[in-house]
Amino acid sequence: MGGYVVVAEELRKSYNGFEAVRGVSFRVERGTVYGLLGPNGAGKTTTIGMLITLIRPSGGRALVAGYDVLREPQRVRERIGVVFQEPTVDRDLTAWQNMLIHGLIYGLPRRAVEQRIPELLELVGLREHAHRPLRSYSGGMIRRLEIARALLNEPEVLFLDEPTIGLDPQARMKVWEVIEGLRRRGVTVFLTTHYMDEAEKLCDRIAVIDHGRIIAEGSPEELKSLVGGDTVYITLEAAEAAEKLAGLLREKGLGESISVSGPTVVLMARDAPRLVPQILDAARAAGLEVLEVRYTRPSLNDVFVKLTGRSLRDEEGDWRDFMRLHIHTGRRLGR
Ligand SMILES: Nc1ncnc2c1ncn2[C@@H]1O[C@H](COP(=O)(O)OP(=O)(O)OP(=O)(O)O)[C@@H](O)[C@H]1O
Repeated sequence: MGGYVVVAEELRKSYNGFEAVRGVSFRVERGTVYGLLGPNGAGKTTTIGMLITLIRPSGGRALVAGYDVLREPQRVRERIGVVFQEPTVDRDLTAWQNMLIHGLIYGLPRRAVEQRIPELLELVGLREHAHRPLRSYSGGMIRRLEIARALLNEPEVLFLDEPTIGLDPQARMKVWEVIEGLRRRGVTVFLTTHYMDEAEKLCDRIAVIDHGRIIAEGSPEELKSLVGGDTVYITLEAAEAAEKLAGLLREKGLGESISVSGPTVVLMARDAPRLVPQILDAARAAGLEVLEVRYTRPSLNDVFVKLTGRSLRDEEGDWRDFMRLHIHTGRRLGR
């Protein structure tokens, strides 16, 4: 399987006739961060559940760390780390104790676990809180502890199901920093998310999933180029100069849908960073002074809208996350 740590081929899952996952295929290269991006209910948790051997696929196959999830689940489990959506820590114990117990349950030698704990807590920025009971931890600290804990067995791939769900913006950023640190160290990460900014910031490649199907796959840049490109705004001294530049660009075939709005030329570009210098050269050669150049790149939400006609941003979903998380963890609302 070469450099691929996860290979899914036509994976399927039906729950009593309802097809939650309808034949998804993807490959995750070693040392990369791979994201499954989609709205609530798209089938992300079910897909990750099949990869980590907790959900039995109804069809297709998956290899994780070189082992078939159906035929050799134990070997898969030994080679992966997992962080679930809902915390699975013991809040009466300290971070250190939670790590130690997890390592021992995993069958790792006590000495090796004790050696690794400080380094892993350092990695997630919790070393100085090692001996505090988790009761005093924030949600973000617990999530980071769970990431450290999932790394104890030096997994070939770390699975994170919605790693920042329910966290406040600052706590999310800290989790992002941890994931970026893992990527720099060459740890392979597979994550699910319904946050576009998260997928865009963290992932080398993204599979966009909707209604149990992958509707697009690629690097964030490749996905955004599906939308048709960037919008470039070039502002000159006056409308007359803008008209002149627009004519010139049309002649030279630089950009598409070229129009003029006051002193500004507006055009579409497949790849603005490459086109802009050519536009500036053309303007300079014609003796036109450019005062300002701006461009906007499409977002992953634009990609989702283009592919499905719906927006990925859905406030109701966020409210549902909040409710679900608090109900699951037994925490009181408002805390
Ligand atoms: N055990 C189950 N029995 C029946 N239906 C299920 C079960 N688990 C999930 N589903 C349904 O399968 C679909 C996909 O669920 P899944 O949890 O995989 O989605 P998701 O993309 O992870 O969304 P979320 O982040 O909200 O969990 C949903 O429609 C869900 O209601």
